[in-house]
Amino acid sequence: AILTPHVYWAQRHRDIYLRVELSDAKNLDISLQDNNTLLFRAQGHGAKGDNEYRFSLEFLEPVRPESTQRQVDIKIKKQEERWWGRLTLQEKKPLFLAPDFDRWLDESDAEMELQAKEEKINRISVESRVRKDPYLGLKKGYLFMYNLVQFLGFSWIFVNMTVRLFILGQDSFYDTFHTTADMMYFCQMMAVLEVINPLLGLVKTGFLPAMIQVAGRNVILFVIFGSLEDMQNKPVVFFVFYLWSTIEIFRYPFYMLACISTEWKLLTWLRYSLWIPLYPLGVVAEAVAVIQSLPIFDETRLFSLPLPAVLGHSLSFSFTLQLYLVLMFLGLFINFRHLYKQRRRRYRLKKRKVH
Ligand SMILES: CCCCCCCCCCCCC/C=C/C(=O)SCCNC(=O)CCNC(=O)[C@H](O)C(C)(C)COP(=O)(O)OP(=O)(O)OC[C@H]1O[C@@H](n2cnc3c(N)ncnc32)[C@H](O)[C@@H]1OP(=O)(O)O
Repeated sequence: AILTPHVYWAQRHRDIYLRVELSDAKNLDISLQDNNTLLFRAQGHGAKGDNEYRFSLEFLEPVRPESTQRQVDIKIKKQEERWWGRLTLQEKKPLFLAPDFDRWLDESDAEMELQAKEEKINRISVESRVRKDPYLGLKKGYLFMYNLVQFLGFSWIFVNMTVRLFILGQDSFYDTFHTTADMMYFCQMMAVLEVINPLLGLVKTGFLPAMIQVAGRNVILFVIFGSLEDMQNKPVVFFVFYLWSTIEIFRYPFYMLACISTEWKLLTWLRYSLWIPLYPLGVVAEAVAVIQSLPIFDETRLFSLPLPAVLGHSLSFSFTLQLYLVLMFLGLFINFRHLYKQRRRRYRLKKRKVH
């Protein structure tokens, strides 16, 4: 008599799993006939003791010749990736065959398992395509330190000016330059890195807005205040420095937190809102400084351009500055638009994340 072992089965959309209940299986002979019939023969310990056991299964649909088998766990590849209503072609289930409930999944669960597997594969392939930047830590460390130094510098200026304002009142307006210029020079020279950083791809800032910001401030600081002693004790210096440092004591800590992937809602709001009143006020204060410097440049002839005798002696630098005044309002327009877009992008993105 031919002895048949108990066989347990389960399926997925791609595979058929068969578990043959035989221990110490030896001389295994498993083959596939006509792409749909599995022939099994093995020596082993089954329900009827040590014997040779055999069975054959004619599958409902064709399967592929490649099958994997570990001990007597057999995995057979379906030719077409779909769900079968039953395992065998014959409707009546062979007596030795039973569902493998350890592996059993119904069609919808198997579909979900398949989707999860595909998603995992896609995720892994996307992750392996987006190569991790080996210098990311170094770049973040550098940006963090840069922002920290700027934050400390501008905080020092802001606190110094505020304390002096409280103690001396309006008198403090007149010596702002002498008490804070060295630190402002240092911070604004460092700020040149803000133009270099986007060029090196270290930050996503646009080159033009950064250039306008840094160049605009440096013209005021080094050319108007730095080179004209008569400008240094004017109250306008106080307003320019105070407006600059007010935004920076929020902007730099915001960047520092961004470097360590942290966010404080209030700080983000201040970074993306304070510029609305401060930027136009800052440009107006700078424009006042430029206008006040025009007669001084005319008088001192500093930076004047030598001209041929027929055209007069020289062209006063105040003409260049009048042109610069026009540029300032163009710069204000470009950066105001840039900051407005950044603000909208920030809050649109956040809203999307919430929903
Ligand atoms: C061609 C030259 C012509 C010259 C002509 C001159 C004309 C000049 C006229 C204008 C004069 C202006 C003078 C200035 C006056 C004042 O400042 S008044 C005071 C008020 N001022 C302000 O409010 C402006 C403050 N400045 C800025 O906001 C910037 O300098 C900016 C360049 C104008 C805009 O900043 P930007 O970086 O583009 O925006 P963010 O959204 O903050 O950053 C974008 C992303 O990049 C990340 N990032 C940027 N820098 C850093 C950094 N240092 N460290 C870490 N990360 C950084 C930031 O986190 C953002 O990332 P995401 O959030 O992931 O997008």
